[in-house]
Amino acid sequence: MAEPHALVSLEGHTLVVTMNRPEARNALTGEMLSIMVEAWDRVDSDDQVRSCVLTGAGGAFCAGADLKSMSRNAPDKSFSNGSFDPSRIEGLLKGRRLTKPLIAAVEGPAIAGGTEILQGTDIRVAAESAKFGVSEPRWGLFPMGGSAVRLPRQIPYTVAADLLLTGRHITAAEARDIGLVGHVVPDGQALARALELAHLINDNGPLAIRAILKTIRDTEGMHEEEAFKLDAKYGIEVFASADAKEGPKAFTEKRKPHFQGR
Ligand SMILES: C[C@H]([C@H](O)CC(=O)SCCNC(=O)CCNC(=O)[C@H](O)C(C)(C)COP(=O)(O)OP(=O)(O)OC[C@H]1O[C@@H](n2cnc3c(N)ncnc32)[C@H](O)[C@@H]1OP(=O)(O)O)[C@H]1CC[C@H]2[C@@H]3CCC4=CC(=O)CC[C@]4(C)[C@H]3CC[C@]12C
Repeated sequence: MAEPHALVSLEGHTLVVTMNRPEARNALTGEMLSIMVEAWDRVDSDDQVRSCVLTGAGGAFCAGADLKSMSRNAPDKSFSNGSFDPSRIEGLLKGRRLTKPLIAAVEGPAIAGGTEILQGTDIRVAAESAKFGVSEPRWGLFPMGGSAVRLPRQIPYTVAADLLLTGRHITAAEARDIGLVGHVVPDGQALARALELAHLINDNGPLAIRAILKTIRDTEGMHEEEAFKLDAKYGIEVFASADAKEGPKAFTEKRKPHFQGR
């Protein structure tokens, strides 16, 4: 039987989503994106899940859309006839962000759609020989995963323009220098490091984590004064929780806190 195009497994409180077409460097398909949407729904709805890791099978993260399949069936008709709305591509986290932290673990290439979905993640770990780039224009394509909007908001403008317009690939070290990824680790260690970070997050108060993420997301682009109003609203809700009593009590009693998410 054919392997599913993405694998989903729960490791402790972390949902691990693995893009799984290693023979094509995990190039994206409709099936892969559907499984990813189901996984994002589970992250948002399942209280057992406190964090999520996105990675790829076989030493690659993702080579973007499947260009071979696109050469047979160009997607322009599905864009223009309304059967696929490219302004919101949930699988690629375009127009959708998760309510819990998402960590990317990148080995090998993260190209085109691969670098695009990366921009929907919160913490990014790359192996030393990982490669990044938004190379759609090399093939006469538009980076429909949202990079023309999102990349200049995440890294310095001139670097974003350079990457978007040249389509060139960069190394993990360069990606860290420009702030596209936060951690660079030896090859083969990206998933382990991502899981370590996930475990640190999982040990924290789940309400605090969700409120911090919600504040980051909801205040993006807002004037500071307006932003602080939301920040205070979400913060007050956390301080009113049982978890916010348990944390300081645990500190005083010199033990680990037992958070219940309420
Ligand atoms: C529009 C978005 C999105 O913005 C568009 C894109 O992402 S375009 C993709 C551009 N990709 C690239 O430029 C990468 C090309 N690959 C490489 O440069 C290199 O292969 C590499 C650097 C990644 C790796 O190099 P290596 O030397 O390590 O390996 P190599 O020998 O080259 O490759 C090994 C084998 O893997 C095959 N391979 C590699 N990449 C691809 C690829 N991208 N496609 C297919 N096969 C690949 C390679 O050929 C080798 O195999 P051999 O057998 O040995 O030859 C779009 C993002 C998501 C899209 C939607 C997805 C779902 C949909 C399905 C539909 O049916 C309708 C459309 C749609 C909705 C679709 C619409 C567009 C998107 C939204």
